Amino acid sequence: MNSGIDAAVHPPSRQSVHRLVDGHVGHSVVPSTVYGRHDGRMSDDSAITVRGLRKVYGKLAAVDGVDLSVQRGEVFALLGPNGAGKTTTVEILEGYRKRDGGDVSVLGIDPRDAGPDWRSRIGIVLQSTGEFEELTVNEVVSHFAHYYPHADDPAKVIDRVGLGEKRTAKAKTLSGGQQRRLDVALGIIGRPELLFLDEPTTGFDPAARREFWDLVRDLAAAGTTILLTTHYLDEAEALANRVGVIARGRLVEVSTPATLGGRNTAKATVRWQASGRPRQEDTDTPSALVVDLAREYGGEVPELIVSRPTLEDTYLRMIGEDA
Ligand SMILES: Nc1ncnc2c1ncn2[C@@H]1O[C@H](COP(=O)(O)OP(=O)(O)OP(=O)(O)O)[C@@H](O)[C@H]1O
Repeated sequence: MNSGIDAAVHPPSRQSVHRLVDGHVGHSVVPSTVYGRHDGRMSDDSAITVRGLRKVYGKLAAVDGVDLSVQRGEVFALLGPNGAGKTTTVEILEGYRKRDGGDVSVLGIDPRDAGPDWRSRIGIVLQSTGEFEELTVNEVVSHFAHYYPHADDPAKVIDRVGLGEKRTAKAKTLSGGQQRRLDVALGIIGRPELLFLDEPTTGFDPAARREFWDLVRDLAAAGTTILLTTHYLDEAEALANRVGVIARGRLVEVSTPATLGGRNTAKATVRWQASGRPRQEDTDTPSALVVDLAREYGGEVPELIVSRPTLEDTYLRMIGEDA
């Protein structure tokens, strides 16, 4: 932990939100008085624009020509297997990694040239922090509030992430899921216009995940643009307006969760029981098949299920094809 809690005021860094590496954030830089809204400096509706992004490590092209556009107010989920290039891409967008090629604009500014003003307009929730052990939840969140020119009320943010009963508990006593909530609180205390969420619900119990999803929906409804990486396909489906699948450093497809990989036009599978045995048929006309079956059975079809490929089915097929 950085012992200097009263050290100069800075926005958090990517590698450790507690390592104070960036410049001082003044209190007159961003006139964003509306929660989650921008200050009008952008000339278009794009929060993130990426063209031909490349990042090379030795012989490995970790990011190999990615084009991407995220609209203001959109929740965009970046999906992909381990090592696909998601974190590399996101860290370049956050201004914490250098690129080897391509053009990047985030909130109208190239992150390579961005300073503390720009940094105070974005929020980052890292995969894990786990520092500030001796401080209470309230102390940690209040401390971070000082980093930002238009910070939210710490007490309100603590309630929003569901840590109201833990506000006087030391960070070191929090459970894994509660620690994650604290990370989220630190990501949103600055009222970011653009929020980066890196696998935000890892370690959450099912109820906590649903609560977190509600929080993300609230933030999005208030106008916050959100770029999410997740390995949970149900999370992407629940939250994202659009998803982008990245594999081997390339963007394989960008679409809505409902239409990814032609999911919406895929055949339906009808399953039922016939003479105690499972039957199934793939069809383009499931309604007609169900009507026929209902006629055949003179009413209810035993154990009838009609399903389409899930987002996970579609994603795994796409990733499999890529491999
Ligand atoms: N600093 C680095 N030096 C060398 N190679 C790196 C470095 N950082 C990432 N890589 C490589 O670049 C590729 C992309 O990594 P990245 O962390 O972006 O993947 P990811 O999609 O975020 O994966 P995960 O889902 O596991 O977090 C991987 O093959 C990784 O090993």
